[in-house]
Amino acid sequence: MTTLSAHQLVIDIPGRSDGTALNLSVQAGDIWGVLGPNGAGKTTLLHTLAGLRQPRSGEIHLDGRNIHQLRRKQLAQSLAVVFQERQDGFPGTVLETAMIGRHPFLAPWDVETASDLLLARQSLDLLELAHLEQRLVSTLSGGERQRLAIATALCQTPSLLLADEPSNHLDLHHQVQVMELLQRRARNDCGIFLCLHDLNLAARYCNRLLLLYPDGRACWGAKEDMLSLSALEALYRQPLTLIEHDGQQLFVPRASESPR
Ligand SMILES: Nc1ncnc2c1ncn2[C@@H]1O[C@H](COP(=O)(O)OP(=O)(O)OP(=O)(O)O)[C@@H](O)[C@H]1O
Repeated sequence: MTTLSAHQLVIDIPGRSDGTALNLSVQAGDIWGVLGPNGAGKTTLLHTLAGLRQPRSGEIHLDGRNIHQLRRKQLAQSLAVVFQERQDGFPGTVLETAMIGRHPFLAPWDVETASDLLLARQSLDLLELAHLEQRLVSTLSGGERQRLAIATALCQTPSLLLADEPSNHLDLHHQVQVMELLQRRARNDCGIFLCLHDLNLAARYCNRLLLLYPDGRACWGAKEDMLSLSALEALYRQPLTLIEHDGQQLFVPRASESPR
């Protein structure tokens, strides 16, 4: 089973003290959710775990090997990343963009095979984008682009998927569809690590949570141990109401007592 592990990891946020060194691992069956307020370092952590930023200290291993000693292509054969921000690299169609997910498996002058094309089409289908395969990416709506980024990552057939705010721009149907899709992937063969602002999606779909505070402190563990009302209120500096419905915990922000 492919495992991504952080060992005494301190992410590098300029001007911030080290905080808590992180020791955790991501593997098939896991859906990690990283929760924290704006600026807490969620994106920085995700980029650091993906090997795109150097940590301040500590190491990240992929199956026991330091990721900074692996070639990007080698890493990309196991690990896919969905970024929060994206620019159109080149003016491609939806299908061509999904096929980018196959590039880690191609030699420099190879062209995609029929099975690569099939994988790309299957990924688009899963994200309800099949009817748009010939559209230019520049013409897509925000939610369609987000789903295309997820489809491209799935087309990479990763054993580890790191996604920064995967529910961004998605309507309610697609939020549920994407989270259920990720849950199925996790059950099959994929370790998943998500930065999330939506506490209720995290409570429903993640099985492990990491709470990241703006001063660098962090705590992590099984979802059931981390979803404490007082800990979440302190994390977001926001009073919350907890509602239990159908066996699910729902967290609703309370209005300020003295609105300014
Ligand atoms: N190059 C940099 N120089 C100085 N500060 C930086 C730099 N890059 C990031 N930061 C700061 O690091 C902190 C963490 O940023 P990061 O994007 O990881 O937070 P986040 O938790 O993902 O926030 P959000 O919820 O707003 O997306 C922020 O305060 C940000 O301003």
